Amino acid sequence: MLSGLLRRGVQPARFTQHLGEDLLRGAAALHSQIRKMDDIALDAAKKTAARTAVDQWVTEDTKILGIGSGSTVVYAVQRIAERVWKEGELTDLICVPSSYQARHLILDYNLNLGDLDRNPNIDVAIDGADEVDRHMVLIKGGGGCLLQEKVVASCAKHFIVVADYTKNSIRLGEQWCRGVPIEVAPMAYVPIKLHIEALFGGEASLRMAKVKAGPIVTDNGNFLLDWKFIANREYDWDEVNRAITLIPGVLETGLFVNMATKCYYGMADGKVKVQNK
Ligand SMILES: O=C(CO)[C@H](O)[C@H](O)COP(=O)(O)O
Repeated sequence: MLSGLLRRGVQPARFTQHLGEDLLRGAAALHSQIRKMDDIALDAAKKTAARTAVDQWVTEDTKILGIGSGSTVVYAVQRIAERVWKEGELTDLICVPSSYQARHLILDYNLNLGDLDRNPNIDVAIDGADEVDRHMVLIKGGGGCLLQEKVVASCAKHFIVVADYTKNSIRLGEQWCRGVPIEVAPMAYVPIKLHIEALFGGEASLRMAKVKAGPIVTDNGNFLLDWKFIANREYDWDEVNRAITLIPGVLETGLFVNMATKCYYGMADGKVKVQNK
């Protein structure tokens, strides 16, 4: 490249500029290549975790299955569909969705769609998470579906979490930096924001839509606050969850405390790590 530029008679100042531009382009290409490789590894990890959890938890005794939301759950639904349509198993299984996304997945894969009116007693619910700490406290709601996800999980005898290896932390906030999602009544978001900040510090901000003007509106017609708590502060998440839930206008928090039965993590080496309570 250097000799090419010299041959073309490029002046030294221009030459340095070309060199800088080339280096920047090279670094950007390398960065995007590394990101693509990371995404492939993460997808493989999600898939392994989801398929393993389905095979261990969804049996012929499972009559009602809760279906969570997010990208990892897609692999769980694919595995269930494979067992129903290729392996001729689980033909009577009823799937209860936790969001529009989950409902569409169930319909797309031609599985039996249920609801909590007819199927309030769920045998097993499978869902993803944004972060899981050492006590199996979860942050959920990165995809904005926390309210229905929590209701479905609360109706399940066993709540199984599926995730890739980046979701596993000692303390919340180590990996997931977008805060705790909180679903709120639209007219109350400012007082709720101020209330949470006064109680527990940090900053709560209204989640804005990317391809729509204004805030995100959830499946239930509400707004979302993302509360960035103070990193490295030792919070009692059960207490925090209860206190925030009591603020008028709060519908639900993305803190899932004492709910998960087991977490399955797909690891970078292709293995699956299981976390127990
Ligand atoms: O809570 C959720 C959506 O509200 C998802 O389960 C969570 O965001 C994890 O998603 P993914 O599997 O895509 O990482």
